[in-house]
Amino acid sequence: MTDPVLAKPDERTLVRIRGLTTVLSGKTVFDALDLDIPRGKVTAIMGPSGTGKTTLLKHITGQMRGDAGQVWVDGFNVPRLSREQLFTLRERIGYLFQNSALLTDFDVFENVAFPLRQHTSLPEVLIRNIVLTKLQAVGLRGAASLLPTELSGGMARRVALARAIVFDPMLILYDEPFVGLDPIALHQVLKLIRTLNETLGITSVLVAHELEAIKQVADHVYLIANGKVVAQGNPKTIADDGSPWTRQFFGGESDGPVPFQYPADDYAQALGFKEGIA
Ligand SMILES: Nc1ncnc2c1ncn2[C@@H]1O[C@H](COP(=O)(O)OP(=O)(O)OP(=O)(O)O)[C@@H](O)[C@H]1O
Repeated sequence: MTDPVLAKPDERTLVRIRGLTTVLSGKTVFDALDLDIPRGKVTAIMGPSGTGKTTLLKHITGQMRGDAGQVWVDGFNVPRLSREQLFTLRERIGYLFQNSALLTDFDVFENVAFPLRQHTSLPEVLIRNIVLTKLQAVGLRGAASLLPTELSGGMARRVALARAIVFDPMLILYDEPFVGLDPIALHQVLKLIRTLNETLGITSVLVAHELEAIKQVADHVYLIANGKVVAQGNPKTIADDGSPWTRQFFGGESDGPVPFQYPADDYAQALGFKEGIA
């Protein structure tokens, strides 16, 4: 029997991933991964480079499908959705990426208005009110007429955040939102993530490497490696849980459960020191 496309949304869990297995170019990125994202909380996803954090976000939005397993978002069985159902779901998800990806020829106002103009036929007066409300929420209503080239990195990130919340999403996915921010801008972005979470009840998923920042903003952290969740817990204490995974990842050790060497054939043989070679 195949899984249903829709189910009654779970009251406490917005995203439920079960047995997700994904192989890309012969590499097993996820190996029966299980993970829950609770509603109304900030959940951080951490892990070594190339472990599949961005790929995981793409499974949540349906941009990628696994080879096996389930990805449920608010009662939607994501891999089984039709194109139209996926669009409906994605309209309820906001994204914030590291590079902010603002449209360089448009001013701040038009950047935030862009998704509304693309996906709705709302009257101009309503678009103006929505855009100004979102810009006010990120503290940049006064910057509405600036071009992206006139913004600092932190301001650009906040404009992108205003754009990400333009449809009042239930979920925001942040991919590396702290990269390149000075301490003031970092503090502003952290505060905004927390405020959006607390005042609007938006569920947040945050992929980042900065544990100190994550301690300030996240309720729960998952550490992913080798295709699975290898540790999870409160970000303030996870580094002290004593597991070899957290010791290597948070202690910055180059070798450990995640090997320093990329898998390769026998070294001595490759150098010709064993019989049969050279
Ligand atoms: N479309 C694709 N086709 C083939 N391989 C892919 C594809 N997308 C990602 N990968 C591979 O999947 C793995 C996970 O990539 P991903 O970008 O999700 O990692 P990440 O944890 O976000 O890394 P980083 O911390 O460096 O951003 C990598 O080995 C990557 O090369």
